[in-house]
Amino acid sequence: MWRSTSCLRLSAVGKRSAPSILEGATVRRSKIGRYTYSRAISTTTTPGLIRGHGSTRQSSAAAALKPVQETHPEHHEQNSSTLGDLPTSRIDDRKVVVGWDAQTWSRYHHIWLRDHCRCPQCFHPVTKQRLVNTFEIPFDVKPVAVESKPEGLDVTWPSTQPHISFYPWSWLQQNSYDPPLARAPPPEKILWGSKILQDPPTVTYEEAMSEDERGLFKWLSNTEKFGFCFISGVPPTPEATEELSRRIGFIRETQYGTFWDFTSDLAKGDTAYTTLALGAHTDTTYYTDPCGLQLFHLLEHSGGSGGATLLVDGFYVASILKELHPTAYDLLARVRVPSHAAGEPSALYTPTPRSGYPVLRHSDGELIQVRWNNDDRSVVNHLEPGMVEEWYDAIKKWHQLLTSADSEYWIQLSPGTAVVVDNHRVLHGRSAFTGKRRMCGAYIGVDEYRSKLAVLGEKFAPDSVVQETSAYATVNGRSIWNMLL
Ligand SMILES: C[N+](C)(C)CCCC[C@H](N)C(=O)O
Ligand SMILES: O=C(O)CCC(=O)C(=O)O
Repeated sequence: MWRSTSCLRLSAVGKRSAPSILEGATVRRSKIGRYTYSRAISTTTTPGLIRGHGSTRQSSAAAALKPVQETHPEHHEQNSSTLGDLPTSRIDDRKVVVGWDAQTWSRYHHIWLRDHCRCPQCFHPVTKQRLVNTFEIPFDVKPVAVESKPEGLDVTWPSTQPHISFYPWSWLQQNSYDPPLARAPPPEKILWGSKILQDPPTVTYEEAMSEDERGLFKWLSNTEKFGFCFISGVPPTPEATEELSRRIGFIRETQYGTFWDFTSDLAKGDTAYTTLALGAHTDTTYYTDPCGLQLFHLLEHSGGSGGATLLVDGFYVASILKELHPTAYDLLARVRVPSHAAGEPSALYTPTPRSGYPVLRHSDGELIQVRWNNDDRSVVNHLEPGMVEEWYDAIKKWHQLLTSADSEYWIQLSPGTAVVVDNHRVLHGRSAFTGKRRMCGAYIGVDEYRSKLAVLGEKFAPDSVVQETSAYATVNGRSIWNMLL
């Protein structure tokens, strides 16, 4: 992986869009209880012809969640189905095989398909929770028929009342596991060094607070892409800053309080409440689940100097460490680092397990979290004796890269400009200062952050499956085929 001194772009893998399948559908709105849902009535449907899915309750609701399509008996073959240029489908001994084209096939275990049925009898359309009892599905369950329809695959299961499960083609394609097909690429991340100062991600307070949430989506999308984002034009009050923080989600309360407004008076037992310089670190490394976002807003700094804010892209620095010192990178990815917060008499935080977590946490080989605060690190007593010096060499290399001029982005915050930081990626710090300096802000949990981003994504950038199914599968404002379910 090569890098520039300014930004490194981890470009998104090219998306392969699944066939759009709702052109020409007529959408009819109806109600389930207090929820409005819409269903696509295919242009070929004979009005009033709603295929049952067993019980009356299920058939009307089930029909609401999928396009009503006139059955084509001539295509209703026992164990295979093909309709022109639609994907083919056939029943094998243990799996249903879908043919996307002459070279591309996916195989879905019968039990997997049955377990993932999303008809209202098997999957609650409002709560999006599984209703089918997975453990009552016979292990050797096998469809009696499959049918390739314009919108997706119909699978008929053996039961006293015909139970037909419907799966949109785009959903089957995105969830193909045998083999995995073109999955939506992860959100793009732009790694940066000190040159980000030329054009740092910023939104205005008006954008962030706008009623339609489009500006909020821009703010959080920037944060997801860069690991931080400034908010300009924020009224320099704790009240406005707290309201801004709560736009993202509820604030995470900690031993430092809920919304914090602090200065150098050791009001809390932490060096943040002093005038000392703080090296680049992530916060709450001593929690089993460190906070996701951290928002800072400098309200005042008078009668002194210093107190500049430091930001460092931990993913950028990790990419350099991996390139220049792969052995050190590997150690930081494996060795657990214990930590604690013990400055408040009423609190003594340590993570579970006590040995803590690696500095660089990965999932499926991808770096997903940086967790580093050398000041809060506890006794390292679990290293193999032969690894101790190697580990210190590794964290020294990490520290040297973290503190290099190429990595450090220093800014002097001022009242009116807040900054939100992804505490799982971007390290922050500050220079020592004199005078009276007042900073306020809040922590937001990582799940609250990701949830808000997901909800805004549904609204402003729905995934391809939601786009293609929302006309007939949206209940309570959410498609039952959302790829996050
Ligand atoms: C942000 N606020 C001033 C409230 C608390 C700062 C806590 C800093 C702590 N050493 C850590 O790294 O988690
Ligand atoms: O005072 C600052 O600018 C930042 C303090 C800090 O690093 C923290 O609160 O975690």
